[in-house]
Amino acid sequence: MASAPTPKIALNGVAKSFGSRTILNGIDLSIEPGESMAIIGQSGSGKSVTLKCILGLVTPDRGSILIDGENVVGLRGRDQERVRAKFGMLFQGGALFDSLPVWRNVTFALTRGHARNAAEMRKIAEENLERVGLDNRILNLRPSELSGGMQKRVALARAIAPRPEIIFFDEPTTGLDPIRADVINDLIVSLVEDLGVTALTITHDMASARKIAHRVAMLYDGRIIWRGPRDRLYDTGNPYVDQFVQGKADGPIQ
Ligand SMILES: Nc1ncnc2c1ncn2[C@@H]1O[C@H](COP(=O)(O)OP(=O)(O)OP(=O)(O)O)[C@@H](O)[C@H]1O
Repeated sequence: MASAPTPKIALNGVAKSFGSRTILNGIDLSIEPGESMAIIGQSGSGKSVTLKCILGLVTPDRGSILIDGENVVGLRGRDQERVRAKFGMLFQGGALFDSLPVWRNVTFALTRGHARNAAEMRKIAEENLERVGLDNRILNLRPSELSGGMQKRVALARAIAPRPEIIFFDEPTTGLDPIRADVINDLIVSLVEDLGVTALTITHDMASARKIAHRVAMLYDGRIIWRGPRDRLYDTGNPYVDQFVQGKADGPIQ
């Protein structure tokens, strides 16, 4: 019998408290290579803390986080850098540097701020901007000269430029109107497919979660209370998920 492939990301019993407040109380979640997973949940439910644990920015109190089967909890220095080189990140709000032109923003992770062959970097920026539907006329502009939707695309181009194995999307549609949000969702879907990356998105935008992700997991009260294919999201039979995805004030979540 063929053995199951090693998950790209696996969280086992991840727990984290800040002082006396327990935020994560045993998160179990497994994401397969090439899979796109979305974590949904209320504001303050711990989606960002989960992401920060995976990124190594927050150290869990208990549990393990495996990337390609390697426990990354507590890694430091070169080992941590090696693992982080697998990651790309689309930050909420884009987090572009306005002091730098678009092309330097896109190639930032490649140069790590050091001077590198500018012509080569501009070419890489151009290729990645093209992938997100932007042309080279914006290469020399500052991010503040672009619309919100274009800034998101530039941030996407920056996230994919180093060809990461795993991309994290933190609220990718925040601040965009529903039409522009849908354009970004479509782009994310095609990038994930074309580049064959594993994707983890945290969001409270249900339209985004349903479009971007193959599977969705809901975080509530420090645990994953439901996970399943996106088509089941509105048919889970779980009153907590029902209330959340339908945005109802009445229900078990108060
Ligand atoms: N470093 C920290 N120190 C203390 N408390 C923290 C810290 N980081 C996060 N928290 C708390 O953990 C809880 C979960 O925060 P988190 O940002 O993960 O929520 P979230 O689900 O991402 O919410 P949102 O959708 O609003 O971004 C919050 O109550 C927050 O105040």
